[in-house]
Amino acid sequence: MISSQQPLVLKVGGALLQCEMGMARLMTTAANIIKTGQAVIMVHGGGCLVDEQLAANGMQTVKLDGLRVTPAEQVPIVVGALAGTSNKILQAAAVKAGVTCVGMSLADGGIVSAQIKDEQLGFVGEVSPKDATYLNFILAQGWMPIVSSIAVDDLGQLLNVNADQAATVLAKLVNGKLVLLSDVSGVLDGKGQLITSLNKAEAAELTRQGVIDKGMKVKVEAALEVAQWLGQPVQVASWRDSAQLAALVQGEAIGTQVLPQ
Ligand SMILES: Nc1ncnc2c1ncn2[C@@H]1O[C@H](COP(=O)(O)OP(=O)(O)O)[C@@H](O)[C@H]1O
Ligand SMILES: CC(=O)N[C@@H](CCC(=O)OP(=O)(O)O)C(=O)O
Repeated sequence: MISSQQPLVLKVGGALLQCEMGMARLMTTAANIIKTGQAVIMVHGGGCLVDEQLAANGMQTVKLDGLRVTPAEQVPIVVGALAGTSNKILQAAAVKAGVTCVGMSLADGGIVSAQIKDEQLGFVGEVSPKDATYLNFILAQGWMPIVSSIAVDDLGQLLNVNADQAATVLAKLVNGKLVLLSDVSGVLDGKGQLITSLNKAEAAELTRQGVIDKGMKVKVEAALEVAQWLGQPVQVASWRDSAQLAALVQGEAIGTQVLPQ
């Protein structure tokens, strides 16, 4: 089924992989959205699984500004955890929910171009949109791509890309509506209350105050970038919240709306 609507780019954080019920609910949500004729691209993280795998191999987790420093010796573990285990666990949950899916990475079908982001971070990639042909082909079949954030640069080097940034690039590539689903109900204020809408200036101030921090800082920056690029809000919400997932099927706004201005 080919939809005339904007594809929905749904990014899920790695904590989802540790919650069987959360995965089942999310995949049922995706199945229901696809049934309405809306194309869905799922992009996933798996940071917590990478942490576990590094620890099991006696390696340290080091992050700079929310991004994992990825030295050469950690690349095989990171790739295995993200493009391997995480991707296939999600694929299995999708199949169980009746979703026909294609498990892939940023390296497939020439969809993005990638390069090393910053030497200080090691094998961490910065990606930009390249060619949507492969993704559009999958979507045109009514299938759901499940995309891990592993990329390959022109030199053939495997690169670790933050999954929020991966989702950003895919949303730009297909002109898609972006929803970032995490383990929190959205961006929270200093008192732990949900912020329903957030503009660039407000985000900068909350970041300066240290209220928006770590993974959420990367997420909000990614959301602001896409909101500005597409001229429409990006949603930050929770995969844990079944009411939010039900609203998502109805096409309603959920969580925090990160605004274009
Ligand atoms: N202001 C904030 N609102 C919500 N979460 C925040 C905030 N600042 C920091 N965080 C942290 O960011 C985390 C979400 O980012 P991250 O761990 O990267 O999620 P994911 O793996 O789902 O992408 C939350 O679990 C929380 O610990
Ligand atoms: C460069 C970088 O930081 N890559 C991330 C990729 C996974 C990710 O982003 O996972 P979540 O969405 O679960 O946080 C990492 O290695 O953890």
